[in-house]
Amino acid sequence: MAVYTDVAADELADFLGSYDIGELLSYKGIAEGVENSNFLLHTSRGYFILTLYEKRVARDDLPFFLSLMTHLAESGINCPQPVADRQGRTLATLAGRPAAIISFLDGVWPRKPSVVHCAGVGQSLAKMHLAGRDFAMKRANALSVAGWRPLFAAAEARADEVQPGLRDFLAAELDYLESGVWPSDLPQGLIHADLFPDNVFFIGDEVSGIIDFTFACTDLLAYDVAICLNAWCFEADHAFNVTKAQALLSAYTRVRPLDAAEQAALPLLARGAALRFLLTRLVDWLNVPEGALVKPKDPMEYVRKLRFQQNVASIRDYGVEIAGAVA
Ligand SMILES: Nc1ncnc2c1ncn2[C@@H]1O[C@H](COP(=O)(O)OP(=O)(O)O)[C@@H](O)[C@H]1O
Ligand SMILES: N[C@@H](CCOP(=O)(O)O)C(=O)O
Repeated sequence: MAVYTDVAADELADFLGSYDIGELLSYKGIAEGVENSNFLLHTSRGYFILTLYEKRVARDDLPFFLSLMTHLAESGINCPQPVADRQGRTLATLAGRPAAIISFLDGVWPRKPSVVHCAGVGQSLAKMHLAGRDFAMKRANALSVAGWRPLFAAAEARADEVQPGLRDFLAAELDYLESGVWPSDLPQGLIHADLFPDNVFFIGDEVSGIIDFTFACTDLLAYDVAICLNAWCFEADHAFNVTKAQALLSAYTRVRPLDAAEQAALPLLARGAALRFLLTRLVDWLNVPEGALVKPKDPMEYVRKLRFQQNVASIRDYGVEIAGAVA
């Protein structure tokens, strides 16, 4: 359960006095997520989500996330909406943390994503990329290549506790990805940057909404696709599922084609995406704050995905067919 900062009932009631969302009937910490503290609020007006922003979120970034959710909703992407207090403010402070209340989204995230789910996320991701084109705000990706070495530095001394040899494996991969191979000239725009299954809600087989814009930023659009390939297209036994990858990529490219350079870069971007999530997971695995109610995510899952992506030279190696030229 991700609750790093607890909120006392009287403190919460006092806080909610600034909002016009009805009377608090009950609240509880949410048993998912690893980044922030989230609470489900049940009030006489319905359900809401209260987020206290924690470790990786700078307060200055919050207006970007909150405006983005409004922009996407106006562009037809179903996502939570910030709830303003009586003075029109969507950003507040609670228990010493930046805090926001957002609307509750119906739907369930897929515990075992199917081919249909993969097609759904591919299509939604592409629609989100198109919807992001006229979002005026920009935010650099703090967790792109330049952000990986500080994560490595925070974890390297204890990395071998997780698996012998992991430190050297990470060091070599980081050296490679920092050596000038990372592309900079691919199409850029608004990316979600964390579109894992637990951030995509479905009702039946249809995507009902996208949540969690904590890592959203301006970066390579194809990098978002690569993150999804890693997050959606591997099985519990660690095997890469070609059918799921095909479904995800076909659905994406039907809405937003990937150009030849993006297609050629996809394996490298997936390699970087694997390292990025491996590093954050490793840091979190080694540093669970005392008293926090959180289940850290397994870094080893991403060691395996990284090893797989290291052996992919071209998208042909995935066994998928994508419309358009393949470099
Ligand atoms: N707007 C929402 N509507 C419904 N449930 C939500 C909403 N936002 C978050 N949740 C629930 O809270 C969990 C954690 O939220 P998430 O934003 O992924 O966490 P974190 O802030 O740690 O990244 C989600 O898996 C979901 O169950
Ligand atoms: N998706 C990340 C963890 C952060 O996302 P959250 O939505 O679970 O808070 C991972 O799997 O490493």
